[in-house]
Amino acid sequence: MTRSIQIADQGSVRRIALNRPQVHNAFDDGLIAELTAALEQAGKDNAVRAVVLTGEGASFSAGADLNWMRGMASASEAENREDSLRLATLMRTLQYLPKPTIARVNGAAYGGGVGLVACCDIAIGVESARFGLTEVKLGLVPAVISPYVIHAIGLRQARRLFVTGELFDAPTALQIGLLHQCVPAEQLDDAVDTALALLSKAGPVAQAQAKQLALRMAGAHETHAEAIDRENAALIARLRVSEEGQEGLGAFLSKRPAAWSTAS
Ligand SMILES: C/C(=C\C(=O)SCCNC(=O)CCNC(=O)[C@H](O)C(C)(C)COP(=O)(O)OP(=O)(O)OC[C@H]1O[C@@H](n2cnc3c(N)ncnc32)[C@H](O)[C@@H]1OP(=O)(O)O)CC(=O)O
Repeated sequence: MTRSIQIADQGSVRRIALNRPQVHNAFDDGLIAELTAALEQAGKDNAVRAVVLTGEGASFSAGADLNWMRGMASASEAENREDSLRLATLMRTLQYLPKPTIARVNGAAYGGGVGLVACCDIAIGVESARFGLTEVKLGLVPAVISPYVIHAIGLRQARRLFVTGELFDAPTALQIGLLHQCVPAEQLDDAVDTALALLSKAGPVAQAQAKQLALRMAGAHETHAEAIDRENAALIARLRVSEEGQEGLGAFLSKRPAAWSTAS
């Protein structure tokens, strides 16, 4: 069976690649489970000093798998909530991993893909990458990813991007703080290696503490994150089974414009 992620160790660096290139590395329940387990394992493994997250193929990640999400509409709201909570747990695991993490953004990142980038300590992307918090165009909201994205880019930028769903390029991602560095594709691996070399000079315990400290000082306490995730999972579950959510998902999957009813 093809795994939804690929894992390779280079010395003390664990490289994890999302491996569903045929759907631009969109994540379904299988990928979410595999990636969460791989991150938890990397977090506990003393031989791992840093984690690099990337995508196979042309994209980094197109976010949640819209086919999977649409299929879940026949499930109950409670099951949709549990499903969204699993995605929230993935984001939280990545954000609070006690090891430094690098997003190697090899291509497009949309929706939950932006969430993954935001959860990493360092984000380096190719100049050609495109980004979008496109959920509203699908009749959805960037729910479980919202705390992570807002912490990365700030409320002012997030409000605009959340309500417009506007696409943006890598230089803009750099300007708003989603990326730390934006490089030509042929320089991506060198840029990641340079960041890894810097990380390798620090004490691992201090590094883990520094990361938790930064998050706590910004008000992103892990203990609060779980409660916030539950609220956001409930919100997205309601939208996933709603008429508007179903119209947005159906329109994307059948490659037609969405026909929204007037807001009531
Ligand atoms: C986390 C939360 C919510 C979300 O993440 S919602 C998802 C947000 N993501 C998107 O809006 C991205 C949707 N995809 C695109 O806009 C484009 O596909 C692309 C990534 C820009 C690539 O465009 P391109 O023209 O190069 O390729 P195709 O569109 O022809 O795609 C090829 C193939 O892949 C399928 N696909 C793409 N993205 C997804 C996806 N997210 N889920 C499922 N499938 C996807 C696409 O349908 C094509 O399939 P075919 O069968 O070949 O037609 C919620 C929270 O925060 O709570």
